[in-house]
Amino acid sequence: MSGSEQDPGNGRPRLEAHLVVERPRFRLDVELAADAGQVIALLGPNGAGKTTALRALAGLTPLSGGHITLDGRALNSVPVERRPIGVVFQDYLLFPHLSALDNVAFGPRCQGASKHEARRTAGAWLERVGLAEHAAARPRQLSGGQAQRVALARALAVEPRLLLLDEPLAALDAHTRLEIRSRLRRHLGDFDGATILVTHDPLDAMVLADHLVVIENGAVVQQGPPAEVARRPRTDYVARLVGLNLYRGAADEQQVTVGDVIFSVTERIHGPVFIAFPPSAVALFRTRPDGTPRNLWQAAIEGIERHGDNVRVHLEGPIAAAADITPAAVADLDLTAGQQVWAAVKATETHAYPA
Ligand SMILES: Nc1ncnc2c1ncn2[C@@H]1O[C@H](COP(=O)(O)OP(=O)(O)OP(=O)(O)O)[C@@H](O)[C@H]1O
Repeated sequence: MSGSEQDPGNGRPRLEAHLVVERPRFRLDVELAADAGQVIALLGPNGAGKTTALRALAGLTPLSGGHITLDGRALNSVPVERRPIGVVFQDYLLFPHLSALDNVAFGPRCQGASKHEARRTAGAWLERVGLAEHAAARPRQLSGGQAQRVALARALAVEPRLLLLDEPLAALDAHTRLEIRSRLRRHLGDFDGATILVTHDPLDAMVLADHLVVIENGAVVQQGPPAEVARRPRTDYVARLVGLNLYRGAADEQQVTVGDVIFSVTERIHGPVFIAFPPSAVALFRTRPDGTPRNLWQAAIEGIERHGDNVRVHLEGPIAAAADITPAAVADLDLTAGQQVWAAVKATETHAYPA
């Protein structure tokens, strides 16, 4: 699945797109490139423009500017139904009156295959997604996970060069999601075209994608391999997504100043930086702890909520921060909203990198 290593496209990206869509109160201006076999996840908050980007790629939303090139061929002038693109919509949009088999056969039929041939192709795809025995079922007789697999088979049966997935797991319950996520990962691994996946879920993005593109307000704010994005977030949205506290500061050697708070860090770094650390690295105290004034600040508790097996404490003060502590520590410290505490973080648990 890691595209750039496989690259049967002779070094030429399969997909190169500059998507500009202008609306009265919104402008999308995003560049995307995907190699053969690569899976790109588009992540972003509500209204960022992810679906607009996907629909523009599919030809369902007209471009105000830019271009889409697939395997070196400009798509702008290719009629939508002739574009070598497979789409799985969030709610799958299966034809309710057709069997699973005929839903999958629909694409090959539109491409000119005979009824027999199209059904044979569809049968093979249903087999691949493990649904051969449900070929005759209508969509309403299928579970959510099964419907998702039919939608994927339908998208792949036209042998697309570009696969577009819009929140493909969002409609599934947590248990089904786990199973379908790993199935989807296998199918994407076998697919040699480019895949663009829109998702809200950082886990889907981390598990399924080789490359993340984060969109906010219609523009790309950060992109890179999932591990890199998770380790070095560059916006508050990405930091929240990957569960890190994130600040902009000024670095001078192994010291980073963020407003009134001074952090010692392990990196030797100068100039504008980001500094990030996980909520689990923040310790809370009722009274000022002894020792260095660095990596220490006084905060007020804004809120306390359950977070998995731990408790997440939201802090306000010179910097806003989240701290994850055990329920026992909440009881020991007798923490309540509005209360003043001291917060500390170890230098070894921070990560500073150029802004
Ligand atoms: N058909 C439309 N006509 C006019 N404006 C639209 C249309 N569809 C979306 N928008 C607006 O365009 C912007 C981008 O929306 P879009 O649906 O692409 O975002 P998104 O990132 O997919 O969000 P979500 O995660 O909520 O689906 C938003 O401001 C939205 O209100």
